[in-house]
Amino acid sequence: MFTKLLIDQMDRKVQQQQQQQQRQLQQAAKSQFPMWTPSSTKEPPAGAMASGRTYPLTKSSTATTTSGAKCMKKKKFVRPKEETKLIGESDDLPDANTGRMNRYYSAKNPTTTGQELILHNPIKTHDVAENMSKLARRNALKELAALQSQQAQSTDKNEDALRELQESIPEISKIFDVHCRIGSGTFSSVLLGTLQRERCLSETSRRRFAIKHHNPTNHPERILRELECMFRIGGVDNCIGINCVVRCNDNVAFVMPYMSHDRFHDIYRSMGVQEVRNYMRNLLIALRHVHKFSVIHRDVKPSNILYNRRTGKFLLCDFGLAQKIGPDGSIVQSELSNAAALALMRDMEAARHLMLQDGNSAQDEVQEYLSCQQEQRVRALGGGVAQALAQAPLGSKKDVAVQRADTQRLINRLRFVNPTADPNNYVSPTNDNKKEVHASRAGTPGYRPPEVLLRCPTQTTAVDIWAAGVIMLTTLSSMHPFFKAPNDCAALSEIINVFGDIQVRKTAFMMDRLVLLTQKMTALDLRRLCMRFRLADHFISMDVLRRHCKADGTVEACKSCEQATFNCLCRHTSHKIEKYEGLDIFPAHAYDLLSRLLEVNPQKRISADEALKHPFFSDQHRLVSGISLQQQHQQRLLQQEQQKGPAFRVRETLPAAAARTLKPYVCGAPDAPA
Ligand SMILES: Nc1ncnc2c1ncn2[C@@H]1O[C@H](COP(=O)(O)OP(=O)(O)OP(=O)(O)O)[C@@H](O)[C@H]1O
Repeated sequence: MFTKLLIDQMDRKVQQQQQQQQRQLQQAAKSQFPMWTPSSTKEPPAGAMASGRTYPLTKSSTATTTSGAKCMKKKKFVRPKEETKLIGESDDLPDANTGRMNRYYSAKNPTTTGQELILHNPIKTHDVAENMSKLARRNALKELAALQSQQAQSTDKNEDALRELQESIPEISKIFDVHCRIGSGTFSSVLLGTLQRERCLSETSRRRFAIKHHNPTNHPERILRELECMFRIGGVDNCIGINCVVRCNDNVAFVMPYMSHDRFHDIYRSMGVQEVRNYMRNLLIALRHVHKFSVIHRDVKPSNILYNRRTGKFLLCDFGLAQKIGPDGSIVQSELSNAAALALMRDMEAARHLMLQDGNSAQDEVQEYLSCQQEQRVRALGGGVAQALAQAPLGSKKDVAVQRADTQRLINRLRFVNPTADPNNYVSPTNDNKKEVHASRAGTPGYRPPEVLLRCPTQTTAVDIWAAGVIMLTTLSSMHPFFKAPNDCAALSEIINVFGDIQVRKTAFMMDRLVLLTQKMTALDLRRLCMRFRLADHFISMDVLRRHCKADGTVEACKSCEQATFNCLCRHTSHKIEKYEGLDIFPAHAYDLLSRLLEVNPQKRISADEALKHPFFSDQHRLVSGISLQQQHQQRLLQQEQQKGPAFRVRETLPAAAARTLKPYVCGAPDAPA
């Protein structure tokens, strides 16, 4: 069905292209060889109607003026050096009266030069159009073939995953109808299943489950830890729970409630203030819950967050890298003891009667699923592109090129890594006498915090908070992924490029680490950085550029951030910067929270519980349209003054948290809005 739609669409496209090309070619031909019509003021050129005469062409062979096809077969035509003259008639241009196609040839006057018929712009529209349509058709077929092979590949993977699950855990196919693969990661494949005993129910009434089939290479300890987290922590406060576990020899499958969700990749650009607020609130609720158990999730990233923007449902999943923190704040490395494992199994057995009872309300889910499928189909048929084009601001090609180059310069600055840096040896302990302790690196590149990149052995739940900050940074800047370094050294460089070298050096020093840096980096202003990416077209619009350029047309650039001085992104800038008042949809509080989540020093980083009390989440700080941000900010400051400032509760009493010395955050003193 989808393929047919695609072919139909391609055929239509090809037809449209053909018609357009035909029109363009006719117009071009007309403009060069205006048609003579009885009403035309121009007389038909002398000899234009002289048909049937034969002239030798350059490079041999003969052509008659009436035989356009023959003429077009010539490979090379020589442009006339002398004035050209219309001498022929052909069937390529439509006659105004008859509608027949005519063609006028331009050639050296055969009477003067004698021998040559030289075609000037030999346009034979139907041949060219035919060629173009062939080309378009060929391209369309290529596209289709690529799509089909992609589909075939994914079908292969789908079938492989289904077969593997059925072969390795045959019990699964006795309990579930397994439909398709819905996701896969480094450690598992996730498949969609429904209960066989619910076959009698209508499709919409059947409950759906996500069956996570662990790769047999996955360490049993890891699987057991994940199971423990899902069983003991999951099921409440936006954390995914577990319905049952099926094991057969080395193979383990977790059965969880299925939740249809939006791909972060598809939505992060269009998330407004309220949606970002809800998303972050839900994420922090999940993290607060996980952290209460002295557990670090360690893999907080958008693909491990199931979020449905239509229903607002939110689930944090994948506890595969979760780690427990011991009473002294160190990470518990030891394997789950036999007693603990047995206790877990006993508890799970005791809760057996509860399993498979909940699950999701299938009715809602199926509706969502269907509408989701529909949206995806529209997207596949170019709906997304059309929408993107419709949203794209208009500008000349040159403007767009300048803007792109400027943005690319900024991205290059963010991604900058000193070429002399040794990726395996970029940080060293300040005290060589101390015995080196193992530091966990578990996590996804781009979401690892400075303490992990600095190889600090004492890591806390603050690791997850940093990752949440990176997600918020992505939504506020509309840039995904924001950090995308290939290794830890480059990842630390990216952090230094945004937060400055001093912050990172201080934190490293506090952790008895020395970062080897050869270059200073100034910290950037998070708000202006996010705005610069999100509102790139505005920041470097030609209007603004013209206003600030010098007499010779050049624009001065800031030496630190390498941006035009009026767009300087440095946190402490001495340049006169362009104000972008009222442009930003996000309130100053959003950036204040962002800076606290992305605090380089883990000891000063905000906790999930504290973050949830941040003013960004209180409704009184909603944006009021029609009033400038600065005015709103001043009004809020006034209100806070009157209320004598909000009372902050003490941080949650986690063992690891006890060691932290947090500076209390005061919401009333964020940077003034740009
Ligand atoms: N309950 C669920 N409902 C719907 N989809 C799910 C569910 N659980 C997982 N998925 C999908 O499967 C994907 C992979 O799941 P998960 O992250 O648990 O596997 P993983 O092997 O640990 O992946 P990774 O290596 O990327 O961390 C998710 O990104 C999600 O799209």
